[in-house]
Amino acid sequence: MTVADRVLSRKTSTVLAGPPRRDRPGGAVPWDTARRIAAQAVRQLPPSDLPLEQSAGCRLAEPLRALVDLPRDDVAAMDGYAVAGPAPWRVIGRVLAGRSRHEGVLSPGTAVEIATGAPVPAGAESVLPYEAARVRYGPVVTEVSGASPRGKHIRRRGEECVEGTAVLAAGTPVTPLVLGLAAGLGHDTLRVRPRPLVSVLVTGDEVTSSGLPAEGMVRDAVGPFLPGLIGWAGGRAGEPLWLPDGEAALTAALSAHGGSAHVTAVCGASSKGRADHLRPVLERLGADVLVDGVAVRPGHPQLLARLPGGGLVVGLPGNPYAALSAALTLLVPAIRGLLGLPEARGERTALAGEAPSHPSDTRLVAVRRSARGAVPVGHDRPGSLWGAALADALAVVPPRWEGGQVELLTLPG
Ligand SMILES: Nc1nc2c(c(=O)[nH]1)N[C@H]1C(S)=C(S)[C@@H](COP(=O)(O)OP(=O)(O)OC[C@H]3O[C@@H](n4cnc5c(N)ncnc54)[C@H](O)[C@@H]3O)O[C@H]1N2
Ligand code: MOO
Repeated sequence: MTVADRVLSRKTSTVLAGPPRRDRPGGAVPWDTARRIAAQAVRQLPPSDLPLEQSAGCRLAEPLRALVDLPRDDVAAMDGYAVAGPAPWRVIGRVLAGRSRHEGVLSPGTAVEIATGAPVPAGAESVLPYEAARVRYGPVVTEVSGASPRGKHIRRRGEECVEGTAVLAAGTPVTPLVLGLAAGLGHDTLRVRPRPLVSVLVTGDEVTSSGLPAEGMVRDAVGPFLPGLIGWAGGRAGEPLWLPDGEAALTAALSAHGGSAHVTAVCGASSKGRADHLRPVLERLGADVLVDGVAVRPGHPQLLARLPGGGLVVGLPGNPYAALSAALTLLVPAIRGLLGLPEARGERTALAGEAPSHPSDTRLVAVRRSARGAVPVGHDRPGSLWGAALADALAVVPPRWEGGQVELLTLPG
């Protein structure tokens, strides 16, 4: 049994087998195995019917169909006169947009003034735009004439699409324009693959969420980037919640959020210090630990577990660049799995610059793409997001790498 098989087989069990892995040397799994475990730890969420405004950013679970003919009626394509028979035409009425319509059949030699989009009366053969009309105002009768070829400037019912037409395929992302199209086709709700809900818990007595950090404090750099990264991956982030160190607060928050969210991301408390409570709390909650440490730099203390209720927990190390590394390794693949999307494999490219490899761990190196290949941007120490903010991707440098192409993990733009 390979390491991957052994770890993957654990996810079928709801009982934590054996002592927690922090006590076992070498519990860290290879980086690529970790992201595969995360992707396979979840199943695609079932479709749900959401109001239009809530379905933005989701993917269609079924083809988008027209619920009505489009246009719904034979309508004028220009402001002017709907005319019947040969010119000249006696103007006998007016039809503006909305529910007003000319009752009865327009007889040859007559016209009604009409607004763009208004239904043309039965018997109308074309619409003569104002600009092309010669108008003669008499004391009683107004008469118009002009060249108006048969069928001109009338949009026929269903000429765009008829009721039932599939206009977009299942899987299409619901962009703002898809929302507009869907509304135009008569939809109030859409059947979509819902975006997985990710709760964000930021732990640490030393972490402050605004202003200048006082002595001994550090400004939270993870709460501000995680929701955007989660949204970019296709998930929906809850408001970040800041927790003090201590088992009680973490236990309470994990019990509450772990029950309602598909995934709970916990930043900090992932290591082995006295204030690092994540593993003991998970053990007490009866969680099944699927990944306990990953052979990656930075970010090796990261963790993936399943709570007894089924929700996943991703443990992100407190160092912000290590948290980013873990989010890309475990959180993004889990979100994609919940969306039913295949694992994202980045393009492979040459590394144009210095990138020392590690003897046993994968390194994630901040790079920018260029014509020469991926150029390391530097400044990518575990505690700093400087390099990540300069970069457009992270290069995956395997253990003992000696050159050759590397995979690029795209960063949110
Ligand atoms: N004895 C060991 N100590 C440590 C190990 C280890 O294997 N054995 N691993 C180190 C590595 S690698 C990392 S990464 C960190 C992970 O630590 P935790 O996840 O337990 O997080 P903390 O200890 O709370 O914080 C670490 C570091 O990051 C700062 N921090 C925490 N949260 C935030 C935040 N939201 N925004 C910005 N900075 C944050 C915190 O102040 C610390 O400086 O453990 C090492 N130690
Ligand atoms: O995960 Mo830590 O150093 O690798 O920041």
